[in-house]
Amino acid sequence: MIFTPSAMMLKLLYTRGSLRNTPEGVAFSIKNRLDTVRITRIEYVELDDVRIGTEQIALDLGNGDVRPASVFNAERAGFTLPVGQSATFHLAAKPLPEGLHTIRVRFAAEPFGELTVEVEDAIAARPESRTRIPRSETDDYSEAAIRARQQFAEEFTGEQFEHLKHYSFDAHTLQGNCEHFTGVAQIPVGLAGPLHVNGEHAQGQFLIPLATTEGTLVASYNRGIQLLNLCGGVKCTVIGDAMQRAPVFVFDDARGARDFGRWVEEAIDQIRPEAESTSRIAKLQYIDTYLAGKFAYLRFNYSTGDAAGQNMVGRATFAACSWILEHYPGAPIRHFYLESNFATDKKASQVNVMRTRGKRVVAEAVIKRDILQQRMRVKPEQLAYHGQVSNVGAFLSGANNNGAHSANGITALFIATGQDVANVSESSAGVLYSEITPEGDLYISITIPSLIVATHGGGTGLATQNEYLRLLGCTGRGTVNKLAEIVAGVVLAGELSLGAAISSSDWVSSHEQYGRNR
Ligand SMILES: CC(C)(COP(=O)([O-])OP(=O)([O-])OC[C@H]1O[C@@H](n2cnc3c(N)ncnc32)[C@H](O)[C@@H]1OP(=O)([O-])[O-])[C@@H](O)C(=O)NCCC(=O)NCCSC(=O)C[C@@](C)(O)CC(=O)[O-]
Ligand SMILES: NC(=O)C1=CN([C@@H]2O[C@H](COP(=O)(O)OP(=O)(O)OC[C@H]3O[C@@H](n4cnc5c(N)ncnc54)[C@H](OP(=O)(O)O)[C@@H]3O)[C@@H](O)[C@H]2O)C=CC1
Repeated sequence: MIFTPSAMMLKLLYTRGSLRNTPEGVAFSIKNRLDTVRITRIEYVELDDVRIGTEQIALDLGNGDVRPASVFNAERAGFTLPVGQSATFHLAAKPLPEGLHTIRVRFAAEPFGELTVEVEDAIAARPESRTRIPRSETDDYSEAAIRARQQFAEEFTGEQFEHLKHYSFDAHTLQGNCEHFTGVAQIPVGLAGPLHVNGEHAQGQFLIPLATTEGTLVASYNRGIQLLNLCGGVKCTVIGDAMQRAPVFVFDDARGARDFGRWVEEAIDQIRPEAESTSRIAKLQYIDTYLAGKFAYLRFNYSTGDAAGQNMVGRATFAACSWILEHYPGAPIRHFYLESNFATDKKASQVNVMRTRGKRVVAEAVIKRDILQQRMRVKPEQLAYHGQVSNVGAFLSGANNNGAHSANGITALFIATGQDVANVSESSAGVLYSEITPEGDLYISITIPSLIVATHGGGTGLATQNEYLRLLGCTGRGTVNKLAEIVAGVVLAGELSLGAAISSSDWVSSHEQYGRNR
């Protein structure tokens, strides 16, 4: 199924600030910011309601491919404009005076049919020459482009750089991951484990790669892992899975927003195929509606296969909203934004904790009394009591986690395995619980309600990152829940180790031994 971009969305094609006078007339640029299209015909351009015919229009598609629109139409061959590619319209027209102008472009595109882009842009005095990082239009990942940026950085700062230039992979593999690539930051990786995981997806022993510069961290996780192993391993379970994008629709009043929310609920079976038409993998599960004032916030929830899914759900929700904007029969929609800060991506939030974002995963273990005392120098009662006192601290401080440091293990694993590290913001939320069993042992669990992990897409295919995923046995289809379970197990190991160090008062001394660079 194909979505038709609304007039509001078509404006995104126009490159603001691109309107300019040229020696031959007037020029402006478009850039495909929507979806790959095939442009089959240019009908006309209007500048301030003055129509410019196809014989006065030339299209510059880059790389010296310039075609008069009349020839282009006669050839009927069309051209494909992939996402991210620009085209410049050159018009044989009188130069425009400084100030605001209206531009209307009418063209035909497959698979949409006839479309009109209507925008306003200004002819402005050209900005002064400015410092510009070198960029190659033809191949920005070539050796020459990278060297030019390294040299630029050295000249700009007056410093010489040695290590950031050394890497072992083809820089072209970074396309889709990093613009203006200039070099690498080498993060040391320490191994912990092997961790014994009793998951539904991860079963057996796993070596844990921890990318960190915090001394003591690997030692601490390693210690916690040994403790878990001595007690039979860690039981891990994925109990929820959803990735969100949360658009907002603005109405004239609260009733408009309320009625829209009801309509969305009824129209879900029509909205779903629109969203899912954009991906082989993304599946729209449900839409939550939250109302406030004249605003209707929709929280679209998807399953996204082995990918974290932020790009997938953005694209899918964009298509769904495009359909909604065209088909909603009720009160006029005054504004629409694809994201309303309700997703909530890369931010700690209560809605993530309550409604799940990414994977909701639990790690549990029963730690034997004598093993805890021998290995960690604390009794179960001491750890459980310390947990209660910490709960009050977490409550008072408003933290998103009543445990000690799940962000440490999560960040170190994220860096090693190519996850988007900014997602530690929501992935760091945690609910730690412990109790003494009738046998006098310690039952302990951690729930991570918004763990954003992937084994496909994002940075997971990059050279070292993919090797660390292979170390964990987490490459290939259907491996993302396995990774989620391993991460949860590692987090629980860290809670036990640091919790014990704080309870037994050897936390500071351990950092003095392992973690200082005075
Ligand atoms: C992608 C652009 C910049 C295109 O922007 P554009 O205006 O379509 O592109 P342009 O070709 O006209 O270039 C404009 C300028 O962009 C820069 N630029 C352009 N291309 C390059 C490049 N290859 N390498 C380096 N710089 C580049 C460069 O400064 C350039 O100026 P110039 O130097 O040419 O005079 C724009 O569309 C954009 O900024 N989009 C927003 C993307 C973004 O911020 N994503 C953040 C990730 S989303 C997220 O993580 C969190 C979120 C959103 O989920 C949180 C939430 O839920 O709220
Ligand atoms: N756009 C945004 O707002 C944000 C983007 N990000 C970035 O988004 C990236 C993550 O986006 P994400 O959508 O996960 O990844 P990608 O954008 O890398 O897309 C992954 C694609 O891989 C394809 N695919 C093939 N096999 C599988 C499989 N087994 N499971 C899942 N997908 C598969 C799917 O294609 P198809 O859909 O065509 O079937 C899917 O869309 C990260 O790099 C992150 O930094 C982060 C935050 C916000």
